[in-house]
Amino acid sequence: MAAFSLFSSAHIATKPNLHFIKASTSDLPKSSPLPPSPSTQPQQPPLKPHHNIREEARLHNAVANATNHPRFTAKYVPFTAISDPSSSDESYSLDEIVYRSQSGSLLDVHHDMSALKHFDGAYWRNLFDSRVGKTTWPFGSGVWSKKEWVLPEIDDDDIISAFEGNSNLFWAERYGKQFLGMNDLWVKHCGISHTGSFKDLGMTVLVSQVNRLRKMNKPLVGVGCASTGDTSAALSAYCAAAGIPSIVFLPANRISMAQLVQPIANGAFVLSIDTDFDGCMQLIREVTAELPIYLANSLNSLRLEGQKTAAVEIVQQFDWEVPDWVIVPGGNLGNIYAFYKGFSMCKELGLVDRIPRLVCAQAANANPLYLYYKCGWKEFNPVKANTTFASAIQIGDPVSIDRAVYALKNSNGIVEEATEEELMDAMAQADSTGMFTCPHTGVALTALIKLRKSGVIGPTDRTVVVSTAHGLKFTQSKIDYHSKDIKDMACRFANPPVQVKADFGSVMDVLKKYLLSKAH
Ligand SMILES: Cc1ncc(COP(=O)(O)O)c(C=O)c1O
Ligand SMILES: N[C@@H](CCOP(=O)(O)O)C(=O)O
Repeated sequence: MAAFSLFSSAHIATKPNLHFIKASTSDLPKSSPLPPSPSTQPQQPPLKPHHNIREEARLHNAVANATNHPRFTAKYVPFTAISDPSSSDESYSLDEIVYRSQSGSLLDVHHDMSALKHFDGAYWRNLFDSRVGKTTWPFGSGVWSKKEWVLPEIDDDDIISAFEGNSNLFWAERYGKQFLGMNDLWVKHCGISHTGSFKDLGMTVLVSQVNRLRKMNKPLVGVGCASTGDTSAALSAYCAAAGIPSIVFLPANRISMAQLVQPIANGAFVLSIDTDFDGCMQLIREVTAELPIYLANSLNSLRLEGQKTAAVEIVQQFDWEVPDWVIVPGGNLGNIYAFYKGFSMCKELGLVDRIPRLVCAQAANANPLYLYYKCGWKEFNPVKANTTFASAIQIGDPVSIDRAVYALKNSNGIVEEATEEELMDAMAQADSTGMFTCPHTGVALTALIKLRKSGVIGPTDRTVVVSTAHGLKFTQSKIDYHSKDIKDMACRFANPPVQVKADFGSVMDVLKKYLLSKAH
């Protein structure tokens, strides 16, 4: 990859912040992993001071398994059968290595809902609330705190977690009021995570399952993905934590430098391929069909089980109230379905009484879902994705198109698009109110701006914009914008540094001018 030789110390000045969990006596859990239960709560064994958190989990589980809690299970079913699982007798154990149904459709992880319904909504709300903010293994993770809904049968010992999830949902007070006349606008910052994007949520699940499969002696030498930068970062980090080889296919010169260095630093086998993401995706599918490499893209429905927990977190963070709108940027389109699935499970299991309306936002330069929506879902045509600052969603042939359509149709959803200028302006305006957003969040914000202008989203509607990655991964786009260095773009909100001579008078002159411009 040509860009690699351009590395300088300035490019890699920040240290990765990976806190993979290690045993420590100070980490001893202060709470039980078991919830207050409708059945009699078993006595917990006394804690021994030298246990680490995995050992504690083993002890607690031995007790839990001895009770008559119903057994929660999950299996793969064809995606075409999700509305009515009894319409198909095709299903697969999650311990099988299978990505598609016999007819070639996507798969979905289907949970035994009748077992989960053995408990009411209040039970699940209390259970999930009881696990927030703890170090108890594995429930300190926002994903694994919902383990019964994610991978109920995995042994806690097989889980590879960086205690991902539990990302902050913050009130975008000034941005909402100043730019949108809104008083109830929120940002779910999934980019505040170990590898800087929401992909950690799904990857902890997938890599944990691979860890289990390898312990079962399944023929898996490594795990591979095609990536626009974030999936590869998450895959390589979780595989490195597990000691499993990871292989990543990256479209050459189409991902940011920060994203490129992530799998390199985490020891992945990185292939920089002279094609776009869709080309890499095609190649990884062919390769994983031939070699003992497990496919880690969201075509693999395991990933979505982790990603859906962000939806559960949102209603949990609102004290189990449902927002009116949730806006998600879309590329390969697994995430929009994951959000739908998370909200739907909350409704079906009685935690909430409705689901929000979903908006999927695409870059106009990579907008196959938008075009499909605009023609009334008549005909889907993949597109050749053009270059976009929202490079992680530069995808023209999304693998989860059917999942996305299902999610949008069942949530009275909307699809919007953002031009390059719109997404960069939205990102800059959001940043000017104290955020540091990624361009994909700029795409979602643009959708919000458009829906506010048209009156579809009202001023008091409770709205959540999902910020999918950390802005620090995409600093070059901000540098270009604030340098006004983008062809055919006005960069209206650029804030370039002022060059000034190193003398008191010159500094005073520019400061006075600045202060006058700010005086009311
Ligand atoms: C930062 C970021 N935002 C949004 C997306 C879109 O998610 P999805 O591919 O699940 O639609 C991706 C990846 O595609 C991403 O990396
Ligand atoms: N943005 C993604 C694209 C691949 O999506 P996936 O969810 O199918 O892995 C990336 O970061 O690679």
